[in-house]
Amino acid sequence: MAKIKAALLGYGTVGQGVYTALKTHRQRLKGLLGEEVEIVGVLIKDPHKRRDIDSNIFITTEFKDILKIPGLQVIFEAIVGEEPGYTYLRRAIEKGIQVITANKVMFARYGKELLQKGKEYDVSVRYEATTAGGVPIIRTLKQILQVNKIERIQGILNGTSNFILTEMRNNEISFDEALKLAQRNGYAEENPTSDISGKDAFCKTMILSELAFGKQPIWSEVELQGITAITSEQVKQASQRNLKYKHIADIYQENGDLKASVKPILIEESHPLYSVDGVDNAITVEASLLGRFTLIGPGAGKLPTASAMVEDLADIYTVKNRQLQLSI
Ligand SMILES: NC(=O)C1=CN([C@@H]2O[C@H](COP(=O)(O)OP(=O)(O)OC[C@H]3O[C@@H](n4cnc5c(N)ncnc54)[C@H](OP(=O)(O)O)[C@@H]3O)[C@@H](O)[C@H]2O)C=CC1
Ligand SMILES: N[C@@H](CC=O)C(=O)O
Repeated sequence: MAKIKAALLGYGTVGQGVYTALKTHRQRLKGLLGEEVEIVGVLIKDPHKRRDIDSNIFITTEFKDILKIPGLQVIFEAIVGEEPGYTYLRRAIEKGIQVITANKVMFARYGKELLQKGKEYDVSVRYEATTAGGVPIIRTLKQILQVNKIERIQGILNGTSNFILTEMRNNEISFDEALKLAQRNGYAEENPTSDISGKDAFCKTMILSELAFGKQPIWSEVELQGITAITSEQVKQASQRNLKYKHIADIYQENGDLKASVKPILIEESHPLYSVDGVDNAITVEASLLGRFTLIGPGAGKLPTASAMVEDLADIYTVKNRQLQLSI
């Protein structure tokens, strides 16, 4: 029986999540797609780390060897930073390989180019996992965008920051302790500075902006602040007044210009994001016909992120299968 051959770029929290999800949901995927999905190669950086990967799977530190795998159809990218992720995915698209990425740092900068390249080569480029972990905000916006005009997006887009602020408030632990817990749970980035400085949420904000408004604000003009200046004492005092610190991204149009900020805000109980705690992310969208709605769910972690990537895979192949049936 034919199989969909896939490779993983990266075998950290997310890569392992995709590997696990494809194994545990093998039968469901086979039923849905009519073919089994088989991981045939894994790209990593450190060849000396011990890995729990089936012995028949090809493991390499060389991307060119991944591209040489005969019949490779899909790449799941879960490595870190703008490069080499961008170059790898560009080359994959040029070879006609479908790409699914979780790498928001790379996609905020190069998403537009990759989507364009995907069109040129008739290849799908999917990026649900780049923004808000498992929360299906990208596909939701794509659907709504067909007729509605998006007017504003506000969201909690970093699971690590929300987890830290929640732990500091509910369990009265220190910032550093809460960060360690977030790292242990696989929520934080390899370098957690990008989580707590707001850079991670900034990248996700730019990805949403490109999708919802067709453009990004000038990066240097976005007000950007992380959560590092918030002390335990401030969290405690806010809590006594029934207020909460939340790290919130905001994008909206003003007089034809796109405005955005990514910063901590003190909010009261009536705010739609007040009850979003722990690693959860939430995105409130204001749309011209629909009005306001909010999506909430796990914003980081192994399986929620893998869920987004595997759903992207299912989407690519169910659409392909439908096109095939129509052409017969
Ligand atoms: N963790 C999460 O909850 C989420 C993460 N993401 C994004 O997914 C991506 C992966 O995150 P995560 O799994 O947490 O990160 P990890 O640090 O846990 O894993 C990164 C993996 O990428 C590999 N890697 C890094 N650089 C290279 C390179 N240049 N060449 C080959 N392999 C490389 C590492 O190899 P080695 O094992 O050899 O070190 C490792 O296997 C990131 O872009 C992140 O922003 C998106 C949504 C959620
Ligand atoms: N480090 C990120 C992971 C998901 O994108 C976060 O904490 O939100």
